[in-house]
Amino acid sequence: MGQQPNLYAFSDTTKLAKALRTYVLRCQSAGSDRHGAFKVALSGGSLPKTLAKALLAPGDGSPADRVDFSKWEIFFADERAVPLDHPDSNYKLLKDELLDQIPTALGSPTVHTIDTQYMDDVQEMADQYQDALMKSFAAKDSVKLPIFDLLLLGCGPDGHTCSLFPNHELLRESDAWVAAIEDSPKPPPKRITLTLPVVTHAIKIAFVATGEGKKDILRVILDTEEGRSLPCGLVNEGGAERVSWFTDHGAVEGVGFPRRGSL
Ligand SMILES: O=C(O)[C@H](O)[C@@H](O)[C@H](O)[C@H](O)COP(=O)(O)O
Repeated sequence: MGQQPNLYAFSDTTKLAKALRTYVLRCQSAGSDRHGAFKVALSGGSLPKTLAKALLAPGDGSPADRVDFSKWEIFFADERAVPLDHPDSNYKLLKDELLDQIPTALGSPTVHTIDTQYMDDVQEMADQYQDALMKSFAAKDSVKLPIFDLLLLGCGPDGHTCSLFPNHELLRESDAWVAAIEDSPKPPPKRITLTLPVVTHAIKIAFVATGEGKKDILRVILDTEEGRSLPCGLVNEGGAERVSWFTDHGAVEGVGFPRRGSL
């Protein structure tokens, strides 16, 4: 048996969002202490909505509960090769759900979008995005891989995460930080994604998966040997120190994997 992640299951998304807030703000504080910034990468899908619910809720006023977006440097764990105002854009999704709703008092984050002038050349787009990561990380982490303070990821019905799909050759990419994919089984087909080594090097990784639609794949990922080789399963090898799943009761119905009571 390899490493096992933490599994949290909440009765509703409000409780999940509250716990996610606590978790993210602990990571914000650790990142600030570590290098004066909070470097985070986010997926698309349902995640931005849940994140907005977590972060835009009124806090309890304590210093530990203070969202300070001025410290945030946001990258996309994966992004679709579409204009930034296109309905398929993960940036647009994040902008609509979160960025445009941030009250001035919480500061404003730095957001790294894809360079849309390379729309017709996804490999070039991936290379440009990797350059942006290198600029951001190289000064402080002279290592072979960027070390994000936090990755906030979704989980697809086939066990994909970011735009890393089961049995896809991209799972074997070991050099690039950011890769291009032109045959994504989930539309749209052209995307860029963080590669598996970058994902697994993050200090903390949180999956957010809610609703009954996730229960079949969560059972496979968490309860079966087969699930360990799916993209989400490969990330889970980071173990409890690194990887946590934020789910609701619908998503873990029938899942035997042990749940943790509190953060
Ligand atoms: O751009 C994308 O397609 C996403 O980044 C993708 O990896 C997503 O996170 C999962 O498909 C889960 O999506 P849901 O949360 O909507 O189920």
